[in-house]
This record gives sequence, C-alpha cells and structure tokens, in this order.
Amino acid sequence: MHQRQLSISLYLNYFVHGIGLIILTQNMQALGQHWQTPLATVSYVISGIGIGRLFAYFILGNLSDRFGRKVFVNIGMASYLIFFLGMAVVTNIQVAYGLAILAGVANSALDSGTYTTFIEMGGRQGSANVLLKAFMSAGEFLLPLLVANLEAQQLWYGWSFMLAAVILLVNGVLLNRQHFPVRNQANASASALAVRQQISHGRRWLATIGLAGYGYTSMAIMILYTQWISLFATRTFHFSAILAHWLLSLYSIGSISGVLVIFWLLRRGVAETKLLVAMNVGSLVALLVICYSPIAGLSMIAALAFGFTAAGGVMQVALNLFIKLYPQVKGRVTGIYFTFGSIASFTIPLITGWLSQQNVALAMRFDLLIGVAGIGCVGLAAWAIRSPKSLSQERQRINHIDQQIVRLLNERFDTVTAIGELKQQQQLPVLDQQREQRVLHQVAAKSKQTAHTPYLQAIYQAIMRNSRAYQTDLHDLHKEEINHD
Ligand SMILES: O=C(O)C(=O)C[C@]1(C(=O)O)C=C[C@@H](O)C=C1
Repeated sequence: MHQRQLSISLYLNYFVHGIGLIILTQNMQALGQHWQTPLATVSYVISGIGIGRLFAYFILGNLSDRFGRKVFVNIGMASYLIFFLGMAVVTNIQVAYGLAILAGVANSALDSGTYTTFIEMGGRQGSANVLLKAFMSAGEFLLPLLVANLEAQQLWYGWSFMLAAVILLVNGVLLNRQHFPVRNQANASASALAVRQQISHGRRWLATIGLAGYGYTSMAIMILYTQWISLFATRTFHFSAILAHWLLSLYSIGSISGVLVIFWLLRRGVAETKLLVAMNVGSLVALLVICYSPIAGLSMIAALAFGFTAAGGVMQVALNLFIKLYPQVKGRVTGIYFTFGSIASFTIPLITGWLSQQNVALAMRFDLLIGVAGIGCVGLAAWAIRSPKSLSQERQRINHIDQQIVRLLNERFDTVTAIGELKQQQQLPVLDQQREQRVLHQVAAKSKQTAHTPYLQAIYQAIMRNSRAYQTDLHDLHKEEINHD
C-alpha cells in the first residue's frame, strides 16, 4: 500500500518533468518579449538544460548510491521548484541560463533517485520505470493546450510555470511522508541476481558496451525524428503542413500506446532482451517506410509504428537490464546511461544541422544509420546476456504452454458435448471412424516437425478415445434421466 502511494508521487514528478521538458520552447515568444531579446537568445538559454544534464548525471548518479534515493528525489523536486518559480519572473539572461542549468540538474537528480527506487521496490516493479515515460508524455501533451489557452485569454504566461510549482509543492509533502526501499541490495530482485550470476566477466563487459551505446542511440533516434520529420515531409515529399504535423502527433500517440503495451508485456514475463531486439527491428522498418515512401497513408501508419517501437519506453527497458547487471551501483549505472543520452541530445542537432546544409533528406535518413547501430547495440547486449537453458526455466515454459492446452481442451470438450447431443438426436453412433481418420490426417498435415507427427497422432487418438468415453457417459446419463421421469 505504501509502495503504491510512493509510486504515485514518483509518477507525478514525471508529469511535472514532462512539462519542464518543453515549457521553455512552448513559451519562447513570451519569454523573448519579457526579456526583450531575440528568439536566438531564448534558444541559447534553453541549451543550458542540456549542459546541466550532461554534467550532473554521472555525479548525481554516483552520489545517490551513497546518500540514498530519497535525498536525490528531493533535490530534483527542489531544483525544479526553483526553476519554475524563478523562470516565470527572471529578467536577467545570465540568471535565466543558470536556472536552465538547474532544470538539467533537476532532471538528473530525479532520474538517479527514481529509476533506482522502482528497481529497489523489488518484484516486477522494474516495469514501472516504463510507465514513467507515459507520465512524461502526458505532461508534454497537456502543457501546449494550457499555454494555448493562456495565450487565447491573454493571461500571464507564468501561470503554466506556477501550476508546475504548485504540483511539486503538494507532491513534496506527500512524498516525504513515504518510506523508500533499502538501497543497493544485490538481492533486491531475483532476476537481477540471475542475470548477474549467469554471465562471465567478459560477456558482462560486452553487454555493458552494448547497453551504454544504446543509451546514445535510443535517445538519438527519437530526437532526430522529432527535430526533422516535419521539414523532411514537406520538403522531400511535398506533404502538406498539416500532414507533416500529423506525422509528429501520430508518433506521440504511438509512443503512449507503446508504453502501455510494453508495460503489459513485461508484467507477463516477456524477456527484456527479446523485446528490445524486436522493437528495434520494428522501428528500423518503420523508419525505412517514413524515409522512402511518398504515400501519405503509409507514412502515417509508419509514424505511429515508429512512435510505438522507438519511443514506447525501450530506453527504460534497456536501463532496467543495465541496472540488473550492476545491482550494487544502480545510481551510477543510471547516471552513465543517461549521460550517453545527453550526449545524443547535444550532438544530434549539431550533426544533422551540418548534414541538412547539403539536404534535409540526408539529415532525416541519418536516423536509419542510428537505427542500425541501435540494433547492433541491443543485439550485442542480448547475445552477451543470453542465459543458458535451465531446468526450472524450461519447466516454466511448459507450465505456460500447458495452461493454453488445457484451456483449448476444455473448449474442445464443450464442442464434443454439442456434437454428442446432435448425434443422440439424430440417433448416430458415438464412434465415427472416418472422421477420426480425417482428424489424424489433419494433425499430420499441420505438424511442423515430421519427427513429432506419430507422437502427436498418438496423443490425438487418446483425445478422441476420451471424447468418445465422455459422449458415452453423457448418453448414459441422459438415458437414466429419461427412465427416472
Ligand atoms: O466429430 C465427431 O463426430 C466427434 O464426436 C468428435 C470426435 C473427436 O474427438 O474429434 C470424437 C469421436 C468421434 O469418433 C470422432 C471425432
């Protein structure tokens, strides 16, 4: 119960963080007027967030392993509070730049305190990290509506900043009434231990390289898309401005649905490595369609699929895996991972800006290269972490398969009952040899491995023998009932 309240508070912070991510870009005009500076200066202030993140992640991640997660969640909330309150009223550009850096620090502190906490809650809470992404997206979705409303009613732009500050204040009170789980327990999660014990030192290093690399590519592939898609769509395929915007909105819708589906899959016990490889292959295919198909409908479907696969929380899934490799230093791992992400947010605009001087299509298609690199990274990690088959794991798979078989056999017996009743009405015998031969024939035709076929047929003979026994019993029961009457 307490864990649930703590989770809600942690999620709420990420709703505010979603607002924080775009509040400056959403208010660029208003801030420019307020500071009496050109938009380029506002843009320069915004870059402070990236700088803050880049330097803070590694340091704060390490410190959170020493001083506990709660302190860092609080530092994150307090820094964001100062940022929101200060940015709404500040007039000095240098102070504004300092506040933007503080927002980057807030982001890093929240991440190093939150992702680690969810893993330390144990159980399958790791999948909760994926939901953080949904709360961020909700903040990013709602803020533009609020900003547009304030603008339409000619109200002070600072109200959106105040709203975020108020949520933080209330949440600060709620959160500090909760206890955080014990930090850095190597045995916090059974799967963490399993991952750690089963792989050699060398393979752990390869997985580390793959996952750190993925920290870069997973962020890069999203940033590049959101930065260039609209321009690419209008310039390269001469799509209308509305359609170009739709390609971004569909990406967001795909992203939120992806989060929910990934969360559900993780809860069902789907392997993180398999999920990562499948999602990355999917996003490369979607990207190929976006980059080369001039058909609007196809591009729209691909944009949805790209959001689903590339921005549906895969970054968080890989972080979970990374943390499981090093359960004693979860904060440091989180810091390293997001540092790579920050380097991506810093370098991708530079690289693509340079490429776009030649051609916008080139900038956009550079995302394909990142997609291939991403598959390489998760492929390497998945290969290195692959677990040797164990008796208990394989038996778990059998349990799962048996559940499905029993459910289907129940359904088959229901149908056998219906057939039995029809045969009674039509006074037909229970045994139908011809039909049984056909069933056995079908089994042989459907069997994917010929070596299995005689065994499958023997199983079916047993099933049909039991169907007959069941039909005969039902028949006898029916007769008895009639005699009674
Ligand atoms: O198809 C029928 O007539 C059934 O009653 C079903 C069924 C079966 O289990 O597939 C059972 C007994 C018959 O001998 C043939 C087939």
